[in-house]
Amino acid sequence: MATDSWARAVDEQEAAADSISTLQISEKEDKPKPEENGTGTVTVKAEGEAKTEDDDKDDKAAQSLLNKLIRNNLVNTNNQVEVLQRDPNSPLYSVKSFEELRLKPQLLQGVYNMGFNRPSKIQENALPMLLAEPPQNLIAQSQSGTGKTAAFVLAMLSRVDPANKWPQCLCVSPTYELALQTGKVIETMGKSYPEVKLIYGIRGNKLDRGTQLQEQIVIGTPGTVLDWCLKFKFIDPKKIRVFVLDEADVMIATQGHQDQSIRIQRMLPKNCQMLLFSATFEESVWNFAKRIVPDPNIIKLKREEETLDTIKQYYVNCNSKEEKFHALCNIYGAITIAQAMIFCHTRRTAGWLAGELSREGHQVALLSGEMQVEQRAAVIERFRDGKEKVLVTTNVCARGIDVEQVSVVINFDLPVDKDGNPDNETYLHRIGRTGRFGKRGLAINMVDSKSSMNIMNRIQEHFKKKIEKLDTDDLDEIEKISN
Ligand SMILES: Nc1ncnc2c1ncn2[C@@H]1O[C@H](COP(=O)(O)OP(=O)(O)OP(=O)(O)O)[C@@H](O)[C@H]1O
Repeated sequence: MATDSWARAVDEQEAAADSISTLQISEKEDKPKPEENGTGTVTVKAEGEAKTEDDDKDDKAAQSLLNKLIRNNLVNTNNQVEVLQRDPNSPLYSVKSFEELRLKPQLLQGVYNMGFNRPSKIQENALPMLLAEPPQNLIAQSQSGTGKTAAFVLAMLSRVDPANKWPQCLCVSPTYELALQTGKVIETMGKSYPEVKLIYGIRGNKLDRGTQLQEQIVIGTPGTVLDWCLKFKFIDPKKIRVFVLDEADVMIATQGHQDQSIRIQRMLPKNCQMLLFSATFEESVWNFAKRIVPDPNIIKLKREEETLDTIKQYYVNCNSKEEKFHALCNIYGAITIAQAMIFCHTRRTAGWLAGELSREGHQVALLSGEMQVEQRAAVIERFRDGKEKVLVTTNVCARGIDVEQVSVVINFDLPVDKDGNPDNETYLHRIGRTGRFGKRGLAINMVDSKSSMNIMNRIQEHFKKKIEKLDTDDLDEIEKISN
């Protein structure tokens, strides 16, 4: 058996090596520096600051951006929206069409420009609240891709008075890149409403002192927006009618952003409509939300649960990574695999495996943490379009990214947490399917040591689902698993 701690030893080596390799990734000259450290740093790490696998997993801002870059339509959900009204006695409105909202014609045209036919599940309830008179505050939580951005963009555009040439809507996002993405939605949705102008409050967008902004909508990151209000007085916060805090769960991952957001909020008038959006709603997000949004209506949409019910799970017993590779080749030799995702514990293994597989003639894509987020999105897009048949990766693309047509998932290394315990959640994310796809899938776990066998057993116990042994030297047996 291989030594139990090989993966962690490689990790340590790799962390040291990475501090050198990340230095070679330089920022583009024309790109403003992301704010602060932590979530602000989407693609670039400072000198000497090694990017580890944990960064990959925890870099919520990058994950969120990746999701936005590769998503091209709405995430469907069958779950019911939960609505908690500030005033439980007021009637609850919900709309089934955009026409019912009596939007300005330019905005209805904007909705059509976006290609929307009908409100998404969360929009059905959120839009009447967002557009109500007098304005109401809202905290809304639903997973990424369910239509939150489109909803608050529509609300901002509806509230703006284009005759007034000063900022009236303020939207803060956790990073420069995320602010740009939301800005793009505002630009597209507002295409038929050219009187409304938008400005990006992001570092790198330097304005002359004494500038009075004419744009009605400001979208930016908390630090710059705070400076624009407080230090430079480009924005008069008392004239803001709508304040949006987007991606609250990503925002709070940086302490500085939380405080800056609260300081911005404190400067706004009492009658300003306060809106907060988040993909998840753990205790810390909720505590922050309550400080940002007084007297809120609350809308929650439960995320679609992933399940292992439609997945056939197997494990293969090996002694080394070379043996695992050999087993993989046998599997490929015996069954037709349309598209597979293969997960490795370290970038080094992923790189090695991708090399070996392409030498065997496979069309392989490699996705790894040191890539810039746009490069990662491009790799996933190519894979999704079927240009490559195998995607070898570390954890970076496991979370939240659905590549629907993948029929086989291979854990070349089983997922473990920092302490070397089984990471059940990641296992489920890699292999599980939501009700949306419902297709049957095949998962193969490669075991190469006592400890990985132990991990596998604990995962099996956790999910109470048997993981069958597969003998990869028996081609007939392999063939059977694809039936
Ligand atoms: N009513 C709708 N009909 C069709 N498509 C929609 C609708 N609303 C939003 N979309 C599209 O669905 C995708 C996800 O929407 P949106 O970005 O608003 O979701 P989100 O919940 O804000 O997710 P994220 O925070 O990841 O951006 C986008 O491509 C958007 O253009």
